[in-house]
Amino acid sequence: MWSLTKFVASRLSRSRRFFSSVIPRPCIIQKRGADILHDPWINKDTGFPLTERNRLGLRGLLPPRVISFEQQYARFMESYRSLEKNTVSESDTSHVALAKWRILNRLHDRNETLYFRVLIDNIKDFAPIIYTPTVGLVCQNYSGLFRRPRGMYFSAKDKGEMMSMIYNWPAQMVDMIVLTDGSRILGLGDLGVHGIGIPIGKLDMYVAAAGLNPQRILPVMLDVGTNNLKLIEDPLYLGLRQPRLEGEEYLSTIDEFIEAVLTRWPKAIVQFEDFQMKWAFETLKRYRERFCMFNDDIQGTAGVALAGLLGTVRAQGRSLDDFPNQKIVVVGAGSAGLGVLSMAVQAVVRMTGNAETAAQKFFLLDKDGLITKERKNLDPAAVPFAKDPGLIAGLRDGDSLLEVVKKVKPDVLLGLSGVGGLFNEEVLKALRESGSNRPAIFAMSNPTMNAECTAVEAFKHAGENIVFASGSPFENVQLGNGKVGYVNQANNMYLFPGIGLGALLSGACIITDDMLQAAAECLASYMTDQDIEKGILYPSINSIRDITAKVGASVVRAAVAEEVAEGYGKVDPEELAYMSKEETVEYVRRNMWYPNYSPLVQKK
Ligand SMILES: NC(=O)c1ccc[n+]([C@@H]2O[C@H](COP(=O)([O-])OP(=O)(O)OC[C@H]3O[C@@H](n4cnc5c(N)ncnc54)[C@H](O)[C@@H]3O)[C@@H](O)[C@H]2O)c1
Ligand SMILES: O=C(O)C[C@H](O)C(=O)O
Ligand SMILES: [Mg+2]
Repeated sequence: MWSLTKFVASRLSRSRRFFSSVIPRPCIIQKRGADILHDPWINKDTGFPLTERNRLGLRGLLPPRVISFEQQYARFMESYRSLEKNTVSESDTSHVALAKWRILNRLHDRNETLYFRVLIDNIKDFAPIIYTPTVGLVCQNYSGLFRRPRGMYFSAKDKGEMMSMIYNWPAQMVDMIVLTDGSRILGLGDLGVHGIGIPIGKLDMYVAAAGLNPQRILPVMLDVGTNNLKLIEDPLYLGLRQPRLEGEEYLSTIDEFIEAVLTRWPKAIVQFEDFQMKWAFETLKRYRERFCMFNDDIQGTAGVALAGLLGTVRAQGRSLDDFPNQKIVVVGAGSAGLGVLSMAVQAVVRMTGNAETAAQKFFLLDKDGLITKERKNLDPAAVPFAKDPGLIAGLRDGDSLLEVVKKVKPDVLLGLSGVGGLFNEEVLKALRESGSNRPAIFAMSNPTMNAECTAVEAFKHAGENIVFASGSPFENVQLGNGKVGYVNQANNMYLFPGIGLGALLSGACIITDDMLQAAAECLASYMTDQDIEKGILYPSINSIRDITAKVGASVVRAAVAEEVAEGYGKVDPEELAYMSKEETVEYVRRNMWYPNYSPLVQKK
């Protein structure tokens, strides 16, 4: 039916699209002269046109020749490629990865526009450097690598001061915050303040994948101490040298930080990242109904894993309705493992309408082996997945992974344990004998050394017919005779940017389960049958912007449907509600920032 409001809304969006693509928006600045050259947000290096050099007091502070953005880009890439060429034969891969990180980081600290352009246009090469796995190495070596601070640091010593500290951040607006307390950095444990590398890496991915404006993002480290004795004793450690705050003291510190953030930026979205399990669950419960936040390790990971599990059913040539019959063994009963199982159970309930039997085919192990109802001191979050020992003949509490695989004969083995090599030759061979027509292995722990197995090991021992995914990137495996074993990267990077972007552009007041489910379903349906048949469950990272636009749009639509959308900028919830699916994707795309030099205008 024709509607005037709908007509006006679509005209409005069209005119906005026209202007946003043609005229680069000016950037209003207060700085002048050398201060501009030292501010990576606005610096253009040798790219300042002569008119700007005159207007902004830059004349004489730069060599006379103006170099174009494209030339600057080419020059950077040439020096990066020559580093790559010169280190190709080096056996110390960590050393090479850190050298690559340094060259990118130096560019970031000088000129963010150029940095994000090279990142976006070379995302497949650079994601493993600025994000997982190299970001893990960066955190481990942070005190030595530290040159310039990025983001903000709040510590236990700042209690009572956070409200005023938040105003020290130079940007007027912040849309997205990634917050960590450094207590569980990837599978590397408690890295204290050095865990700041993770929020930085996640937000770089936000800019690259979701097109967030880098001037409106904020990585935050909440340093409440560390229980890592090696760090406390290290004279170069950059954080508080005290044990972690616990209990009420801990929670009141986080409360104070959140209050400060929401006072200055009431609509900012906060992504909780790499918190140890007890605080990951506790803070999610505490805050999720109060403001727009999510926990990436619990909720982002769950959606990516669910999309992969649904893809696996398709790859087995079965109908999606068969998902509830998949026997899935999850190794690791932490924030990620429990998050994945909870979402998988919700999916089964939706398909079968039966909540009672929904977890029947899911098996959960922790460091003490299989979790059954006989387990003492069971974490309440794991209770729904504790098995009845009588369910399968011989199944006992504490059974080892090998025993479980032999007894259960699973279709899927999914690792979120943080323990490298846990899926050893025996386990993988036992999986091969499971009788599943196409067993799947998800070695999701990060970084690379912590993956439960490598891609080569998986294809070698579990068979060439498997589906394989890992949290950190591995190369595809050449199986001989021209056959390829496809490697998927099951990493929450496929979802968190879209969840955050969708929440932002809908102006969601909270992030609901339906929004997360919509994100997972969008990712699950992204792949064609032909790709899935080959064992390709997730798209190439080269299309991360396209995926994120679509995931973001599904999140916007779910937020509208659930009536938690309050609108964004001049776009109110009614206008969002009138958008078709395609128009919502277009709206999301239009709002993605892309790095180009903007004209700088000095505020008088
Ligand atoms: N790929 C992704 O997108 C993604 C997302 C989140 C987390 N992760 C990775 O998952 C891992 C775990 O994260 P988390 O937040 O759940 O950590 P966590 O500390 O909350 O949980 C770890 C779990 O593994 C169990 N475990 C330890 N040793 C084990 C063993 N030998 N056998 C079986 N279980 C064992 C522990 O008992 C615990 O239940 C980390 O390496 C992290 O990097 C990956
Ligand atoms: O950081 C990643 O690569 C994924 C995930 O959030 C993790 O904690 O491992
Ligand atoms: Mg994480």
